[in-house]
Amino acid sequence: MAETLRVLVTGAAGQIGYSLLYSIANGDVFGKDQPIILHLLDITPALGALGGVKLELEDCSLPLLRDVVCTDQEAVAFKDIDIAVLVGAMPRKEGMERKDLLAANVRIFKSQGTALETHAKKTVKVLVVGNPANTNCLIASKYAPSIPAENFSCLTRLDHNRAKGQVALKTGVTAAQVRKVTIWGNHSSTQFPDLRHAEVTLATGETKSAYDAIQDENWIKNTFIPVVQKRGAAIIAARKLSSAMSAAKAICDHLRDWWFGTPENDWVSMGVISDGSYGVEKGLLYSFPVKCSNKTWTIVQGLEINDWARDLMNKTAQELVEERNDALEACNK
Ligand SMILES: NC(=O)c1ccc[n+]([C@@H]2O[C@H](COP(=O)([O-])OP(=O)(O)OC[C@H]3O[C@@H](n4cnc5c(N)ncnc54)[C@H](O)[C@@H]3O)[C@@H](O)[C@H]2O)c1
Ligand SMILES: O=C(O)C[C@H](O)C(=O)O
Repeated sequence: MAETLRVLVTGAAGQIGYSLLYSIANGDVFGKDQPIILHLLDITPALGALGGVKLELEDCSLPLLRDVVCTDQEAVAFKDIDIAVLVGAMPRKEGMERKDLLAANVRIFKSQGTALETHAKKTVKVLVVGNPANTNCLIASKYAPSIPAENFSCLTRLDHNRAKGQVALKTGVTAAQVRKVTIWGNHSSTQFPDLRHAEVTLATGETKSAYDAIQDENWIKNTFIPVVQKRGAAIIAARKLSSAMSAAKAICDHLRDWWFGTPENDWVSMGVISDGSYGVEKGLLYSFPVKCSNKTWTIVQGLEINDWARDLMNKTAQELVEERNDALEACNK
């Protein structure tokens, strides 16, 4: 058996936590021979509910789950962790953009970046989910300077899965038959869900480019892109709560692919630190198409970018620059 992994989930008493913890503890993310100790952090008023989550985890009778540490103390939560899933933050309400959460949430990620720096293993892998996810991730990384920036990522896999789902519905296949979609930029309504390099294997067994399979460029530009960009808001409008089941599934997909690698003939979208690829400002936390192997992500290179795509990629980059500047100002107050 492998050495026990210490996996931190923040905001563990919240709705994403409730959908996520079973999958991690059951071995659906890090493998069926990987013992796990869960570190669960929430704020003091939520400790009662968090205790209830612990009781339920005990009642799941999971062979890989070695311990559950519930705490409201960052020093306890971040101690010697291998993985950090930073979910705990305020969710947006109807009518808000995710960046409206910046003022409320960015200080959490400054504090948790500092806690990572002080208490976590230097090899820790960090996934930021709390919104605005890209900018919170950038701030957490900034306050943990001794942990490589490559160990930080933010969740755009939910958008990636949404894009696959929409193409599958349109072409009458399952999402497994849709490959190489890309989410560029911010986990926000400026993101660019890009099908220009995507492929679909049709019911006939034939594999076509997504554009040829869909045969409706107007649908791609005027329906597909806005639907994916605004899907989070559509869920809030319908549920009066933000996505949780699909978010938890995307977190599991993101972590599993980072850990075990992406399939040979596909890639995934992750928010990662830009190295200047595709002309995206170096140091910006931007969603790219990536392949993973040996627990390391690499940006897929060489994709053709036309003027239309370039405009959309620049627009979402510009929003990230503005968010970054606002976040740095908030952190310095
Ligand atoms: N990136 C994505 O794709 C994505 C998808 C869905 C939701 N989100 C975001 O994830 C976050 C959580 O969503 P949710 O639906 O679980 O919200 P929720 O309100 O149900 O749960 C959030 C939990 O975080 C806790 N919390 C607040 N401040 C904390 C702190 N400083 N330390 C630890 N815990 C803290 C709260 O007490 C609560 O239990 C929100 O910001 C939401 O917008 C992101
Ligand atoms: O939209 C939100 O605020 C929640 C989440 O980021 C989502 O995309 O569902």
